[in-house]
Amino acid sequence: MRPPQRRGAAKQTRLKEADEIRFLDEWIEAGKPRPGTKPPPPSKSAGARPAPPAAGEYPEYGACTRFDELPLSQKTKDALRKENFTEMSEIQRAALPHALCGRDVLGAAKTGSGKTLAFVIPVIEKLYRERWGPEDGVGCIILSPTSDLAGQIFSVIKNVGKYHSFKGGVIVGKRKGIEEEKERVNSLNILVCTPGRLLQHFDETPNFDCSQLQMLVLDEADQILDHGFKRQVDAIISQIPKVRQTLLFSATQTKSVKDLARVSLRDPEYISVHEEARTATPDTLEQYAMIVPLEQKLNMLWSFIKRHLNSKTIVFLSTVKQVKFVFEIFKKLRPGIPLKCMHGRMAYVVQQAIVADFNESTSVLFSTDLTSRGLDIKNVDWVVQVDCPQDIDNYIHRVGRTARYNKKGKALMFLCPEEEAMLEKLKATESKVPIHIRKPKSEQLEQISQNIASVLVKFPNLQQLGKRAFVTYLKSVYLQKDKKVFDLSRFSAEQFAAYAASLGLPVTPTIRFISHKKNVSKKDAEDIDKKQMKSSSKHEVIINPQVNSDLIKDDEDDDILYPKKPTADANMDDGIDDDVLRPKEPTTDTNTKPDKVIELGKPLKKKKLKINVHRPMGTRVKYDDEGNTIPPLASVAEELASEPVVHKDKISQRYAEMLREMREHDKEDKLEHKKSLREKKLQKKLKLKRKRQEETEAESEEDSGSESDRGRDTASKGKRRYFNSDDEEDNAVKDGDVLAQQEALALKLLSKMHS
Ligand SMILES: Nc1ncnc2c1ncn2[C@@H]1O[C@H](COP(=O)(O)OP(=O)(O)OP(=O)(O)O)[C@@H](O)[C@H]1O
Repeated sequence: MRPPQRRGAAKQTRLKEADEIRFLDEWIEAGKPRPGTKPPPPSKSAGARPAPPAAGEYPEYGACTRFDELPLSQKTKDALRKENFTEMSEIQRAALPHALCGRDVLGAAKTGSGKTLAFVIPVIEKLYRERWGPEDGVGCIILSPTSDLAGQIFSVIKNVGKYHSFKGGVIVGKRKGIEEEKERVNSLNILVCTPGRLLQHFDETPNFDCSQLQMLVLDEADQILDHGFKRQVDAIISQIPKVRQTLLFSATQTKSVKDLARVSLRDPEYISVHEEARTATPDTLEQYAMIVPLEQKLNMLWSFIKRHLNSKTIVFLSTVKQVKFVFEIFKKLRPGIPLKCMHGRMAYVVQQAIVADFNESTSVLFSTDLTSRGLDIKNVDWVVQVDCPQDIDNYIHRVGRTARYNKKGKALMFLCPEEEAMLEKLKATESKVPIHIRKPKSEQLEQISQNIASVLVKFPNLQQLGKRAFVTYLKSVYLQKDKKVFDLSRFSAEQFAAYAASLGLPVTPTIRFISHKKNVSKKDAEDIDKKQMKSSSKHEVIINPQVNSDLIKDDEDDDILYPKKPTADANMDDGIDDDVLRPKEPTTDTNTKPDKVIELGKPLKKKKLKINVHRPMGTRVKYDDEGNTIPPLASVAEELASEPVVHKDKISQRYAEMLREMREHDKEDKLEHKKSLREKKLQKKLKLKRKRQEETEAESEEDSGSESDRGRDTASKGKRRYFNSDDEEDNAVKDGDVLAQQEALALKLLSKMHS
């Protein structure tokens, strides 16, 4: 038993909290902004610390400029002050008042403008006002596209919610430790997770229960709603309560009404604070582009790093292999500044350690697009995009890693002359990207290809990595959807050879999806030999789109921008899915084919699958109408010529049907199982709740607690979707009736059978 003194103190705290919650609820309701309203520009007197509202006073909070003017719990206000958050940013001023009074919000604001707090505060406050306790289970889910971002959001929750008593957790990373996680997951109140990992719990954790969910948040909403996560997100949405508050935030918001309909927003507030702004990127960001031939990119990068030894820089490359290769090579060449690298093939803990380290040090971080969204790293001076971003949004997110929250920053992008269309896109008025062209200074360009080649001689394993870097880069360009920008047929074979040489490779690696014109003159062939370009022509590069599907299937470790279909565990293991921004699936649509297809492969003949009906086919036995055994597939076989043939599409159709049926049964079974577990759990919770409530009431009575308090307590609980005792009695009566009816029916049947 608790000592009387401590019990008394706990009781006091509970009563104080009940009073505060009542006051906050009344204030939020009385002072809420009208739907669709924006806050006015801050007044001159803004910034001064306001006096707390007197009892019975509920000031409007739609125009506040400081966190302590909002109807927030004291615990949250104390934590915000401790973290030095006093003045709200524009997105916070606009979104918090609406989110606090329970409205759905679709928020867009520039990178680094403080969107995280705009959803973390409402989450914490909602659960506090609902008096969420450990036995209430999952109250809020925050979805993030990558593990790192999830970790970062979770650390903001930890800071802002440090005086509250909820339990939160990040669900990311590999399947290792999944069994422990399954046991723990139901006791967590706030889950921050990647969609794939959350879905894994819905699928595999028997008692995983989100039936009481109050809030769903999508950070980087446009990416999460993009079709890369479509299957997972749809599956998640179908398994959580429809009545909930939903918040969507991103710097580049989705414009698709269909996408928004998928998350069933209810009268959402569309908040786009920088819509009217002159630029889509932070005002404090200087942006430059440089036209650099493919084979000069590495020299240019090296020269840049050597000239910025006191700058903290993030370098974006397209593929994991490139990141690894450039990091390893530059490390060996020692530029004079610490180097780091990060990509989705690293374990989550390693990624976290690298981010923490990079946060504190002046160094160069080579990264894939894993870090392009949301990552909040302190004082980054430069963002260098060695490889062209896949689209404008990707550019905006990448450069947004610098110039965060009113700090200054610079961004530089290398573009091959063949990719100049991207520059035009960025410079178009509607893109709102103020980018300036910088001419490369040849006198400042250090040539390092020879040095790289020497390193490769010394470290042959790096040569292999170099080859993979070469191939995966070309593949990534090939698989990009925007063929106005990304078109390999604009490059000549010499350029590829020169690019390979710039990576220190003695021979140009063979690229299966690129072949070269055969009719090469003798003189040309000699030239080519000199350049060690085996089987390549002088100018033309031939892209064979037939290999596209093979290309996607094979080379599983290439880690490039695969337009792969996400699978259930697509980003469970933090592999490719968390690694990159996947381009749109290549379709057979003519617009998406490479513009300049010079040679097409032979059209594939429709394959017919031949089967030998006499071969033993496993243990399954099938019978014909006469009762003779037949091999299973023969039932779908068709006599063609003299041999029995099975149409491949018939088989796949049949298997697809079987699969669908199996899935349906599986789904029903799971639902049934979940339902029974949930019912059991609810009964347990109810019992616990009732006990707690009785205790509080007894304490309040002892202490002459007022009636209104008690009334309010039950009213507040009534908001949750637990069954109340009347419902239970009702159900019990109904169940009793049904049982009696069933018994009577069974007796009737039995007597009929025996008569
Ligand atoms: N009101 C505030 N006062 C001071 N600093 C703030 C405030 N709000 C946010 N910040 C700081 O601004 C930085 C950027 O915030 P945050 O990461 O939330 O930006 P974001 O809008 O989510 O960016 P991105 O679009 O890149 O994800 C963080 O370091 C955060 O601590």
